Amino acid sequence: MNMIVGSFNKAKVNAVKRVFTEASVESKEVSSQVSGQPRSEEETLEGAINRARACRNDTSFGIGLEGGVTYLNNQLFLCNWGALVTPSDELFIASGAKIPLPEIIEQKLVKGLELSEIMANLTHEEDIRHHLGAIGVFTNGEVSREEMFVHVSLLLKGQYQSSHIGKKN
Ligand SMILES: O=P(O)(O)OP(=O)(O)OP(=O)(O)OC[C@H]1O[C@@H](n2cnc3c(O)ncnc32)[C@H](O)[C@@H]1O
Ligand SMILES: [Mg+2]
Repeated sequence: MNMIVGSFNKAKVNAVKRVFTEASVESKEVSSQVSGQPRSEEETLEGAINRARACRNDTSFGIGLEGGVTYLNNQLFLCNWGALVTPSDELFIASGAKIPLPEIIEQKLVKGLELSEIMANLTHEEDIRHHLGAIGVFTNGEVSREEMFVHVSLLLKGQYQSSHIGKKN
């Protein structure tokens, strides 16, 4: 089984490697074809699907993981989506954990900054998006960005593995 992840982000690639242990996992720089900072669930999901589709080929599964922000009841949340596309072009999707973001983050996002820049400034750690991420910072390290993407990857793998259920043979 070959897996191609549409990112060189360490949190994403490590998560895929931890879940698809029997697969060869490689990275590819692809365009998400959405904005650098997706601002809705729909846009975040679209980015994940676009990345997965851009990676998939006749012999490899494509996987796309995308982070974004979205409003729910006037509160800004961190949101995440993942997509898996099989060599025969079947699509599986799953969303990740969502937590509310502090108002100070919202104010900076509204000004046009990307969450990665805001988190790097806040923590003085340039590559925070590659490990703890915003979700790790705002959960006291209980759930890192990698851990959250592990969960998304498990949801994708599990759906693929049980996809025969309910289908005619
Ligand atoms: O190289 P890629 O795969 O694009 O990795 P990325 O870190 O840019 O991740 P995304 O494009 O999926 O995320 C969209 C933006 O939101 C930022 N972001 C999303 N979730 C984050 C998190 O948990 N911590 C820090 N930044 C995050 C991210 O750095 C981008 O600026
Ligand atoms: Mg990005």
